[in-house]
Amino acid sequence: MSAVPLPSSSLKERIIVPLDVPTVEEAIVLLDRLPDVTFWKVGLELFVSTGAGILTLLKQQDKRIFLDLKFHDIPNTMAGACRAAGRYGVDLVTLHATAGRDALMASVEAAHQGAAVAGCHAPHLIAVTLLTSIDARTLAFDLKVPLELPDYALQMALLAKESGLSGVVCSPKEAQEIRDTCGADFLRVCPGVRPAWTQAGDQRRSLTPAAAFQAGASFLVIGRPITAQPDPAAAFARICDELDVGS
Ligand SMILES: O=c1ccn([C@@H]2O[C@H](COP(=O)(O)O)[C@@H](O)[C@H]2O)c(=O)[nH]1
Repeated sequence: MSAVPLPSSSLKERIIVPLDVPTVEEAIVLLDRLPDVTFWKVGLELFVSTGAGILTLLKQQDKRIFLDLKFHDIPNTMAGACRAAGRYGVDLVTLHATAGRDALMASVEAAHQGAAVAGCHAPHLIAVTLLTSIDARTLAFDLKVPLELPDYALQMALLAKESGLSGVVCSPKEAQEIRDTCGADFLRVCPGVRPAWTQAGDQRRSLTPAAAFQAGASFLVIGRPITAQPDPAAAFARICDELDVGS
């Protein structure tokens, strides 16, 4: 079965909120406090702590799911992980582009196989170009990558596109160039988004939500500016108001 269609109309539906908590109970608290959020991210902390049950719970609530486990391994292992992830019926799954062309291609094929066996839509596989916590200095001096950061992110996006992936995870700062080069249909899922009234924390390549959409982001991933606030629903509503879409 082909990949599940993703919403494209409302900006509010294109904000993905991460459930970056260690227990299902804490995840349920966030779900209850943010009933207007339609798209949730399950990442390493919650999945490793509690397993796949949270995915069933989210589906029971008709939520869209971004499974952000950022696979990075040899092709055979990546394919095995993506075959398994394909069976969950989630919307988005992440891999690292630096796993390389063979691993990325094997992952796409395997995710579709897994979905076919389970009788569900295949997930869109999207590749992390360069983590949004990495800045140009770290890329050059620690990771020893000789390309300029925007060019490196673009090369990773092109590799993902050539390998058959649906899109990338990228900083909103690189979204426009990736859209212009890879096409509007190639997804740009952007973490590292910070309203002007919040702290950057460990994010190094940030834009505000409005600037991120203007720059060409398909989806925004916004965590702590919402979930770490005393009133997460008010923070989500404020972000939606600032996008002029209401909450
Ligand atoms: O490059 C990346 C890839 C993934 N993330 C994830 O997005 C959220 C961001 O949360 P904030 O609290 O808004 O910083 C988090 O779950 C990361 O794992 C990313 O930040 N950068």
